Amino acid sequence: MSVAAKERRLSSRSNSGESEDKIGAAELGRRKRATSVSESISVLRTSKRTIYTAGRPPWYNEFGQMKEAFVIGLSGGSASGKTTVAEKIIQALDFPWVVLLSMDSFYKANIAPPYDQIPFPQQHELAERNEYNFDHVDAFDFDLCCETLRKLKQGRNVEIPMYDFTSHCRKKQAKPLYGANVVIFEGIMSFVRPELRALMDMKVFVDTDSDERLARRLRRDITQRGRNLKGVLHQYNKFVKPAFEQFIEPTLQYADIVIPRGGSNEVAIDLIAQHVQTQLETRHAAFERDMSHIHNGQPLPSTLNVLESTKQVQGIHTILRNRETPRDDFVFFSKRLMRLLFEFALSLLPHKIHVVETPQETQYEGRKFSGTGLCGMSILRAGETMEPALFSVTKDIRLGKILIQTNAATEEPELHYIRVPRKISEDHVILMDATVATGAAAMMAIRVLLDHDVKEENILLVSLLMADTGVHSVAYAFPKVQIVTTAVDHQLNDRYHILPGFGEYRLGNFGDRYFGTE
Ligand SMILES: Nc1ncnc2c1ncn2[C@@H]1O[C@H](COP(=O)(O)OP(=O)(O)O)[C@@H](O)[C@H]1O
Ligand SMILES: Nc1ccn([C@@H]2O[C@H](COP(=O)(O)O)[C@@H](O)[C@H]2O)c(=O)n1
Repeated sequence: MSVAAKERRLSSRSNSGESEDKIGAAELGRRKRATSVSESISVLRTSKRTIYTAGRPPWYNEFGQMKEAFVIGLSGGSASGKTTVAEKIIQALDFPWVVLLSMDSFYKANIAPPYDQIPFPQQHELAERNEYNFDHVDAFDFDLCCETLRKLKQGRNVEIPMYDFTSHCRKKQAKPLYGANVVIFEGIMSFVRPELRALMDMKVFVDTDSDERLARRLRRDITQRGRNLKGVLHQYNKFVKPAFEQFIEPTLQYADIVIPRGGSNEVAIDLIAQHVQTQLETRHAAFERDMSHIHNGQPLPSTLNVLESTKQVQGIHTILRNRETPRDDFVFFSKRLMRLLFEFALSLLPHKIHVVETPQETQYEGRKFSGTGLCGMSILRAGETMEPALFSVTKDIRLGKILIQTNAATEEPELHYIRVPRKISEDHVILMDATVATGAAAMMAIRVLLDHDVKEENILLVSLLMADTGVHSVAYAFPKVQIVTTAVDHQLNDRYHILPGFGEYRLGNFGDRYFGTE
C-alpha cells in the first residue's frame, strides 16, 4: 500500500494531526467519514459493558505511571498483506487510540553503509534504475525505528518520519503522533532485530504464497509507486526474492501466530482482536479510579504553595464566593486574583543574579529568570479564563490547550483535544485550571506534558482554588510538580466527592459563572 494511504490510515486512527493533535467532535466526524468505522461516535467495547466515548480514558495509574501500549508486530514478505491485516485488526478492535506504524517510515533518509560511499545523485539514480537494494537490512534506520517504537509503547509523543516511494527519499516534514493504547507495527524486517522483537507483546507473520505476492506487488508498484513492469520484475528477482529467503522467512520462527492468506483470513484476525481486547480489559480494570478519600488526614505536601492570605486576597475571595456577585464583578475580581496568583507563581521559577548598569552608572544586582523557556497550558474550559491574566504578566509566552471532560457514564476524565507547543521539553510550563477538585483532570494534563518530555520538576500547576483531595492526588502521583493556589478548601459532599468552595463557602462552577452559562 502507498505511504500516503498508510499515513491517511495512521492519522485517521490516532489523535495525531498535520498541525495539531485533536480529537474533538468535528474531527471525529471527519474521521468517521474518512474510514469505515460504522457508528457516529467511538465505542470502547468490553465484554461487561459498552462505554460510549469520544475521548481517551486515563492511560496511567493513580501513581501517575504509564500503562504501556500493547504492541502487535506484523511481519511477512513484501505485498503479503501486512497493511491489509493491520487495517482489518483495527476495524475488528473498533477501539480508538490504535495507531499503525510502518517500517517504511524508517528507510534511511540518505542511503547509508555500505551504500553511503556512493554520493547522493548516484544513489538516487540507482534507485530509479531499480539497482538499489531496499530489501537489505542496511537500508533501514533501525536505531530510530527502535527508539520511536519504544517511546510510543511508553505512551510518549513521537515524530514519525515520512517516506516517499516515488522519490525514494524521506520527506522534510515528520508527523507528530501521540496517544496510543495499541500500536500495530508492520514491516518486512520487523522481526529481524531482537531489540524490536522485545518491544512486541504479540508477533504475527503474514504468510502469503510468493506468486501471489509478486502479482500483488506488480499491480501495486505500477499503479501506486510509479514503476514499470520491467523494473518491478528486475527489482523483485534481484533483491526482493533473495531478501525474503535471507532475512524475512527465517524470522517466521519468532511468530506467535502465522496467518496464511493474509487479510482474507477473518478467523485469525478475529482471534487476534479478541486477545488484544482481553489484554486491554485486564489493564483497564487494574486502574484505581476512585481517589477521593485515600489521602484523608494526610498533611498537605511540601510542593503546595499558597498565596499569602492578605486582607486584600480575603476580600477578593469574599466577592467571588458570594452567590449574589454579578458576572461582571466576578470576572473583574477573578482577573485581579489571577494576576496576583501568576506573579506569585513566577516568583517560584528559578532565577539567577543579574547585574545591570543604572542611568546613574551604578551597578544594580538584580535577578533574572534562569530557565530555558516558559510556556502556558490551559485546561479547557475554565483554565482558559486565566490566559489573559497570564499574558498580562508574561511577555511573548507560548500557549497550549488541552480539553478534558468527565465521562458521565464512567465518571472518568477523558482527553478530547490537545495542542502542545512544539519543543517544550526544556521549558517550564505553567499549567492552568481555575479550580481543582479531585485532581483527575490536572493529573491527565500533567501526564500529557510528561509524555511530551516536559520535566516533572518544570511543571507548575496554577489554580485559583483547590480542594485538598486534588492537592493530595496530584502531589502523590507527581511529587515534583509545584502546586500554586490562592486557597485550599476541604469540603465533602454526600458522595464523598470534594468540591472546592462548595457548601458554606460556595464558589459554584467557575466556568459557568465566568462565561455566564449558569
Ligand atoms: N487478500 C487480498 N486479496 C487481494 N489483494 C490483496 C489482499 N491483501 C492485500 N492485497 C493487495 O495487495 C497489495 C499489497 O497489500 P498490503 O497489505 O499493502 O501488503 P504489505 O503491507 O505486506 O506490503 C495492496 O495493493 C492490497 O490492496
Ligand atoms: N524506495 C523504495 C523503498 C522500498 N521499496 C520496496 O518496498 C518494499 C517494502 O514495503 P512493503 O509495503 O511491500 O512491505 C520492499 O520490498 C522494497 O523493495 C521500493 O520499491 N522503493
